[in-house]
Amino acid sequence: MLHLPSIQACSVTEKKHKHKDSWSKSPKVGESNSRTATYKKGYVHQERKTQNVNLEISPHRAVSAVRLMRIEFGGAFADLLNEKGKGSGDNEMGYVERTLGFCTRDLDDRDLRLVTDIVGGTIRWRKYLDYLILSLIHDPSSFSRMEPLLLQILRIGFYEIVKLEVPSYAVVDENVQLAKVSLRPGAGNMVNGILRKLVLLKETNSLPSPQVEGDDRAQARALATLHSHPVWMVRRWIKYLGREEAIKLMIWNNSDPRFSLRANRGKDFTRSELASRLETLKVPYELSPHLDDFIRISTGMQSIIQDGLLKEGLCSVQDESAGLVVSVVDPQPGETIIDCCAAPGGKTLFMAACLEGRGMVTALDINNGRLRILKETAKLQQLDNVIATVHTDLRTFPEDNSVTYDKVLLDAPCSGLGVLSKRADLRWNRKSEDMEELKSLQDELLDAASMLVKPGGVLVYSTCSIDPEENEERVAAFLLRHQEYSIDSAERYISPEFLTEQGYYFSSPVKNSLDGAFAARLIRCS
Ligand SMILES: C[S@@+](CC[C@H](N)C(=O)[O-])C[C@H]1O[C@@H](n2cnc3c(N)ncnc32)[C@H](O)[C@@H]1O
Repeated sequence: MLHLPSIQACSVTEKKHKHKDSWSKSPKVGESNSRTATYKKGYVHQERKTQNVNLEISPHRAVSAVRLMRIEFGGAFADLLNEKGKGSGDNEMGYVERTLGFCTRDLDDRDLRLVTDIVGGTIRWRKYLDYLILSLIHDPSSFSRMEPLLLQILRIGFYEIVKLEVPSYAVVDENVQLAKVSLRPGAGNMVNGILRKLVLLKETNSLPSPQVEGDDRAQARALATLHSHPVWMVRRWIKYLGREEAIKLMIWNNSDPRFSLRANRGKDFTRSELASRLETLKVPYELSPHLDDFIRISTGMQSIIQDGLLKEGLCSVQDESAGLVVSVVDPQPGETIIDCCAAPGGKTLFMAACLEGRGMVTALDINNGRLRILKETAKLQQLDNVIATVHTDLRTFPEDNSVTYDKVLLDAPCSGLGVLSKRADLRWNRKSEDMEELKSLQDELLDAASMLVKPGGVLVYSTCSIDPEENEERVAAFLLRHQEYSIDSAERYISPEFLTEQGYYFSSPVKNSLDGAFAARLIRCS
């Protein structure tokens, strides 16, 4: 083990007092503490000068703990640190230093991969991990009062032991150290006791497990804990998919996300050129069987980023399920297309690349920041000659605009219930009450988008949701309100495995091993 330089040991002692003040009080999210703020300002300043790098604690665990705090508390994390000031924590290492009281060495590729695995997994498994922690602590009532940082350290340790199967001695040792140094020795002792208990239960195959029994509600609650999802989602999926499919869906959501890349035709970069670059980088890949420009990868994203493929605009990260929505639109050279909820631009850019320099995609969005990203990417990918942007609210846009388009894509704001494997925290942020609000927004947006279609033109309504209330039900309600529209089956544009009985496109995570997505192709008759 490496020895701490004396200057660091000194800083650590100093920090112990600081964290007694800040974290051990379990400040509530949003609560501020001016005493901590004053102290921290001086402390951070002093630390920066002394380069307080702690070499004893694995950097990936320290960074993971802080990233988990940021994700769980969102903007309120800055409040916890009392950092409302400009630029206070825009650099992750700055956050690490302010939260833990020490710096880590720079992360290498392996560390970055471990941070991604630990953070993603710990968030996904949060409900299950908390169930285990709660079952193992002496006084269960202390769980709700537990210091936020201590809880994150325990969750990391539990996740590593139960799901990652990292050798237990390393997990116990390192997380105990992290708790000791970033909080106080007593916190380290607590982590030691509880992690050792967990290791023993794991080794004897006697981990506590919620029993799936009782009435429907009780069973949904147990399944929600076992597969770490909110109860309302489990109940909804059991209702729409049945219990077995709901379980398969949760297993998919908890699995490592798979990614695909789209070679950018806008820069004359072909899929085979992309494949050669991946071979050079030794990144394993598979050609998409559904889309000519797409390649699947399961690892190697870090190498791809470092190689500059994304920065040079030669390819984009895009799920095939999103690419298939563009197939349903079927953009052709010379057409005018409006993408009504366009930012950050995944589908706009793919549609623009299909135009081969002739025609125009108008990218409209209410969010100017996201629209700016779209514009920059369009330039990078050399597609800005066929993309125009409009910053406005779609709901009022048709009032002042008489232009109509050959094709209109409405990729509506939705629950995102089809992309939970990639968006690890979304399941905890989404509430059942959101569904009603989203449905009425989707109806309003569909009405507005429908006014932008030329007679004989095409309207495509899409979501990244698997929920029938956001998909088929919205289209059915729209068709009742708009007799001038009828369904144009997507069968000519996608393979039969994605075609629903009603002629819509639907990708199912369980059936197709892609993100969940939906699209309906509608024709304006008059
Ligand atoms: C699902 S995202 C679109 C993703 C995008 N199509 C892509 O492939 O990258 C939904 C978008 O709708 C936008 N949005 C929400 N309400 C809107 C409104 N009233 N008018 C215009 N855009 C809106 C959001 O800002 C968000 O960028």
